[in-house]
Amino acid sequence: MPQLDARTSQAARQIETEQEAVRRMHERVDADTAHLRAELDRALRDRSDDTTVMHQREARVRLLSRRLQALDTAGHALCFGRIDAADGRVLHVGRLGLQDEDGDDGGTTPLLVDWRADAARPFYAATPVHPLGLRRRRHLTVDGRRVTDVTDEVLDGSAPGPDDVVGDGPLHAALTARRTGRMREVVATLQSEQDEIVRSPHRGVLVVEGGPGTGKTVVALHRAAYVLAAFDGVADDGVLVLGPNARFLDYIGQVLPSLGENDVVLSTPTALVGGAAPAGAAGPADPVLARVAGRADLARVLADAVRARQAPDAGLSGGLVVRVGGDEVRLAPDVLAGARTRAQDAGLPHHGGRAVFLEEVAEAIVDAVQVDARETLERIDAEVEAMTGRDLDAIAAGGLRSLGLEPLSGSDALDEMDPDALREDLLGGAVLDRAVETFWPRLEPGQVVAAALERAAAPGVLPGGTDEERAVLARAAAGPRTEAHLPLLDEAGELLDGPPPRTYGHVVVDEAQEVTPMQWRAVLRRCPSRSLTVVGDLAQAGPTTEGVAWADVVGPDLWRRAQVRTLTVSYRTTAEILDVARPVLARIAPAQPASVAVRRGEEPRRATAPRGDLAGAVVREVEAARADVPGGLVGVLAADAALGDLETALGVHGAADGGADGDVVRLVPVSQARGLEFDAVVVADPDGIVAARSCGERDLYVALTRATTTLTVVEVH
Ligand SMILES: Nc1ncnc2c1ncn2[C@@H]1O[C@H](COP(=O)(O)OP(=O)(O)OP(=O)(O)O)[C@@H](O)[C@H]1O
Repeated sequence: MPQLDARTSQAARQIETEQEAVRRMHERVDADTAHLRAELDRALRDRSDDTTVMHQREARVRLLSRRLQALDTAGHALCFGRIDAADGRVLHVGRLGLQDEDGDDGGTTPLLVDWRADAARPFYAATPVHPLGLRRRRHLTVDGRRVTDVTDEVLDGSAPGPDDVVGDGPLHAALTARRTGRMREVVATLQSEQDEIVRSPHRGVLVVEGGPGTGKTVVALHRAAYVLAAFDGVADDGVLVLGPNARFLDYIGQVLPSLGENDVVLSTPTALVGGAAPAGAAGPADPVLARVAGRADLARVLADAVRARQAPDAGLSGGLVVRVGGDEVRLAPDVLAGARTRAQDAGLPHHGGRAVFLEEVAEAIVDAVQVDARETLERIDAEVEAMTGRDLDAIAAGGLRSLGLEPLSGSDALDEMDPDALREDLLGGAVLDRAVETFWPRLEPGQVVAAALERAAAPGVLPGGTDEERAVLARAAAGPRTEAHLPLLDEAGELLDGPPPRTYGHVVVDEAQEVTPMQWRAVLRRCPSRSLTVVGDLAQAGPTTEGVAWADVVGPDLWRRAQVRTLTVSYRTTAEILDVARPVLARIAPAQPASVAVRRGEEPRRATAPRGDLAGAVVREVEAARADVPGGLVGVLAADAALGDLETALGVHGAADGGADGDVVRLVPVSQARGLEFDAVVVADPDGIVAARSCGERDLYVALTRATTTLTVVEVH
């Protein structure tokens, strides 16, 4: 095959050229690493009593550590691309930026350009139609420090020359490679529609929608890495990535570290607010409760429940009586109502407001004591004057002066009572605090949530609420804590004590179609910058968010300021697999166009199982699927209730443990399959999946779109 031989010898020459370039890059990485380690050691040894100096030192340590982390990723394909401009200029593109020091003049030239830098943009964005000044784009395949292949695309319409190694693109290789059960970064093959989203300068809310396998998750994760490098302050404030469950987080967990970003916090919406409940104390919620307790109206009901405990009119009718010294001081209801208004107007969380209320009440008591004292003195004056028929001050002055002393006036006598000391006594002591507790009590989030759920269960409080929902809410008010309680507890926590201490500079929300409005509030509470990448597919909504639109999902305020991008090309599945999913999509989201697959593959298989022996048929189909994808990963997707039998028959674990690494067969309940992918998929009992949950059709759509290579559907007849 002369053509192949020509490519091989051409490739060998080019591989050698690139190997030399890559060798120099690694030398630079090694030298930079040694230098930075020494600097970091020095910075860590620096000690000072001056806080400014120490802050500067901490900032420097952070900077050096980040750079060292980035250099540490050099082991994963340090350089993966090269662009040759029409004018002959060459740039290598890779995981990080490296500079070469040139000669004696101290100048530098780029040895490698960070993929996130503007200069690297043409590597991703150039097409034959818009070559952006490039003649050629080259992909390098590397294994550790060794360059193993190069592939070129000539972009300017010229014929490939002797130095161009044209062949199957690396995208094809990436898409057809066997899955490992862990998502890989795709920094070398990001497509231009994806790259445009990754480097969007929009700092507000960016919504990325698209069908299954269009790369929403990879785009979101690469954007997290981009934002960390490109947006000021984000690296210091941190990035939070939210995914639907632990299994999914495990699946995506390696992507950001391999891009040199180790400081990103991965969590689920439930775990994010789990701090409000003791670990493991919240069980899963029933879907009706999850849905109704996830409604944004609950925020208003919670706020009302808190306000109802802030000196309500009904509790003020008796006023307040406290003992100060030997005397009783009485505050009238209207005085307390005034204190309440000022405390509420301070706009603080409940406990902050309580402190203001306490101060207001203390002030009112000091006033009352002063008025009381003045009235007592005046009464005594009047009585003495009435008895003696003479002015008391004159008597006192005469008497005192005869002793060589100055007389005290009535108000001087009051000053002796010292209102500041009295105020301090009142605020520091337990007496007033106890008295105030009955009007404006300290509250626990759990009390607020129970009260709010009870209120929400009353007719008319939640617009459009059904009898079933009200019954579920009433049970939840008194019942054990579930995952549906957690966002409510988080909201109550904010109403009582203000926002959570840990916030982030940017938040990525994946599978966002699963996030309830109340969970959204918990997310936004942790993202004061409102800089978010929101990724999802409404057609894949779960039971708690079915039928909602993006405006409902992210809330009207955020939606108004959001930019929306749609991905249309499915990179995961073949055209044949998408065809099987198409009728289901037409039923669940008739307006949503199906994605276009980049590849063709085998026709999906259909098998039937007799009722009562689903497991036997699945075992047979799994064996066939394993033969389809030697060394690959086979996913068996089934309704949660079918898991037990299948687990026994297949001898694998399907529960929520994420499956052991190295398993070739993974049994996954459809409720946890969102976002995952496998080389071959066996969908067990599609009718059973549809019947199992209110979102059963959507679950089936998810299940049918998880395979990269082959799909088998086992129907029960
Ligand atoms: N540019 C790319 N280069 C290589 N692989 C890619 C690229 N884009 C997407 N892929 C691969 O396609 C698959 C699907 O991507 P991803 O999981 O991000 O899709 P998704 O839109 O989030 O899917 P879902 O809706 O099912 O969650 C993944 O294996 C991903 O690595």
